[in-house]
Amino acid sequence: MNTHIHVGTGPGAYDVRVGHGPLRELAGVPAVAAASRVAVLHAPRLRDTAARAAALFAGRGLRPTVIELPDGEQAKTADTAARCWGTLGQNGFTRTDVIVGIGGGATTDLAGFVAATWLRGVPWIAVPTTLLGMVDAAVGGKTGINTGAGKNLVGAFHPPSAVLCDLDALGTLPAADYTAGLAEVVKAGFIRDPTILDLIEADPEGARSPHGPHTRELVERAIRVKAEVVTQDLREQGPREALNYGHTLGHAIEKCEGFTWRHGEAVSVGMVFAAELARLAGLSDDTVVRRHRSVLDAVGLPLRHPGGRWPELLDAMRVDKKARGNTLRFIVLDGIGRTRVLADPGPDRLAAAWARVSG
Ligand SMILES: NC(=O)c1ccc[n+]([C@@H]2O[C@H](COP(=O)([O-])OP(=O)(O)OC[C@H]3O[C@@H](n4cnc5c(N)ncnc54)[C@H](O)[C@@H]3O)[C@@H](O)[C@H]2O)c1
Ligand SMILES: O=C(O)C(=O)C[C@@H](O)[C@H](O)[C@H](O)COP(=O)(O)O
Ligand SMILES: [Zn+2]
Repeated sequence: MNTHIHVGTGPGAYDVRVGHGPLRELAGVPAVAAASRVAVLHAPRLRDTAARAAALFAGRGLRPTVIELPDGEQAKTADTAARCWGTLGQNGFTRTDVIVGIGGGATTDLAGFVAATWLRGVPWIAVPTTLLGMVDAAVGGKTGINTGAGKNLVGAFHPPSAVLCDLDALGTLPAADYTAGLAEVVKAGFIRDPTILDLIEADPEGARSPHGPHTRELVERAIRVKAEVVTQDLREQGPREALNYGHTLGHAIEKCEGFTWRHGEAVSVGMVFAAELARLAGLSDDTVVRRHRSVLDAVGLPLRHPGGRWPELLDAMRVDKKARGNTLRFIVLDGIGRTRVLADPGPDRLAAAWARVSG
């Protein structure tokens, strides 16, 4: 049985379907009914799944175009988007035609961005195949690409028409990518749903496996957190900023390390940094910091950066989307399960928090 988790309200609302085999429902997504053409954008390792999706559409009388993207973060570039626009143009894609993104978060971010920009917006369907994609990236309509200046600096809010999460896909995911996805699951636990933390702490080994006893519950709980937040605040006017917990430093690490760190790994260090910052600002205590370190460490996520790049990282943090003018703004915890904004913590506190997570 697939679980349906509802996101949004009104005409733009959609379902996230979680279970075993929801890909079979692809051709039944309402947006497909009006389409004549469908473009299937996929990560290289998802070639077979993309071929199956294309066959499914062809069987319904649609004309499929399959576009293989570069792997992972390399897909999130203006060049890749331009290549996709070229193919859509050659194939006469109109506003009722549909784009499907199959792969991890990088793939669905790019596919969603192409859908947001082609003809100023066409429907798209996300088929996330990583843990991180299912619990976070494919849900909520943030789409985008990186630029030389940093992570996700060009993009659009463009919610999908449906999100299909086939838990069976997680079986082929490399362990390190599965673990990286757990960072966003843990994030959901700290910002809104502490039961997630309890489940992971009770059985960290189980949490590290796609076949663990609580895998499905963890996935669904994290999706529900995301769904509730983005339903409340799609365009990040306030509450949605909570989902950026750990990302201010996390994105800076990704940029400064030339995207050699996995997103989840960088966010893991970013969450410990945010917890240290909150403690130094008197908003939180040692127990909360210790809980960050213990739960992230228990699942094999990094707690530190090797160090030595602080000025560069600080500069990268200044283009964070939560910054306002010269003011850096961080999401910190206001107790477990609640968040608040810490604006302008000051250079000394920032350096002190960095010292606690580097070297
Ligand atoms: N839009 C959002 O709201 C949002 C939220 C969180 C993260 N993100 C973005 O998501 C990206 C990270 O996503 P990710 O962790 O999924 O990384 P990813 O997309 O780079 O995928 C990780 C690796 O797993 C491979 N892969 C994917 N599915 C597989 C499968 N089933 N079997 C085997 N290999 C598979 C990919 O090809 C890639 O090599 C970052 O760019 C991040 O910025 C976006
Ligand atoms: O959906 C959101 O909002 C998030 O912040 C979720 C994050 O996990 C995600 O990495 C997002 O892409 C970051 O957004 P950005 O606006 O900081 O680029
Ligand atoms: Zn993230």
